[in-house]
Amino acid sequence: MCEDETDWLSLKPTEPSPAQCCGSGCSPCVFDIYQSDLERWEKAKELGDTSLLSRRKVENSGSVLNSETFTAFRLILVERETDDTNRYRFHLPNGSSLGHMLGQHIVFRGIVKGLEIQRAYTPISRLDTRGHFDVLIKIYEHGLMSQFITGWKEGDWIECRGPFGGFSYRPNQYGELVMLCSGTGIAPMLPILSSVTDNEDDETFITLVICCRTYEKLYLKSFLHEQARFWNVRIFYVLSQVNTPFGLIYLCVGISFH
Ligand SMILES: Cc1cc2nc3c(=O)[nH]c(=O)nc-3n(C[C@H](O)[C@H](O)[C@H](O)COP(=O)(O)OP(=O)(O)OC[C@H]3O[C@@H](n4cnc5c(N)ncnc54)[C@H](O)[C@@H]3O)c2cc1C
Repeated sequence: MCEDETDWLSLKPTEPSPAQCCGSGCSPCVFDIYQSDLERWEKAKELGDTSLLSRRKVENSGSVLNSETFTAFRLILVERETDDTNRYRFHLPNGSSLGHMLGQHIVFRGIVKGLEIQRAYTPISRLDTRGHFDVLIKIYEHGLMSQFITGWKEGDWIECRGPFGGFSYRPNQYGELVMLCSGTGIAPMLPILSSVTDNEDDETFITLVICCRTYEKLYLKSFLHEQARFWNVRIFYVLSQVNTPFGLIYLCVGISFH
């Protein structure tokens, strides 16, 4: 029960700072959520009924992914992928799956020096993976969220919301998919690739071109080598810092030939 104006002001939603927006066009965005929270607060204040505010106070813990509220997921594994990139595995309760679609991303929330930050990341595990989901994250030396992620350790509870993004794909919708990526930009490609190769009725031809500085810096090579054994998959590595007699740019022509 709010006695006076000061009580109501203490419950008023705080407008997000620009750092809280990950800038990837999420729907709803943090600013949309703020706007609807503000409208709910104004209505509750007008009617003098604080129970109308209760929904925004709910914060799930370890249950289902939600695009409006943050859910905490337990980090169960951190695996080094390259010198600056790790693969993080989060537990999903009761053998559930994350419930995202191909190409969709989620948004993690972190606090650095008192500042709340939100950034987008793309799950790389197959859509039907149960009991956990994985993300591949590159740590930037001066990156804000990177400083928060550097401190993650197994057993921590990390908050995220989502899924976001509207890429749509149906088996055999296209004759061929050509996917171009660099660095962690490979993340959304991986579930798409698996969804085609896991489905023997999907005869889509896939050409995946991965740009990277060196062979050592390429991510998930053993998974990619496995995928390249499928008749309908070609993978090309374009390496920009490999010395060859022809100069620094070297096109490593795939893992498989068709
Ligand atoms: C839809 C979507 C999906 C994504 N999926 C993934 C994913 O799966 N995996 C992944 O790793 N990333 C992904 N990203 C990128 C991710 O959201 C972040 O942008 C990334 O992690 C960097 O965030 P940050 O806060 O650490 O860096 P920021 O603070 O945003 O900084 C970005 C860059 O600026 C540099 N920088 C920052 N401050 C300084 C400074 N003071 N001086 C010099 N340089 C500086 C940083 O080193 C870095 O290079 C995705 C982005 C989008 C939009």
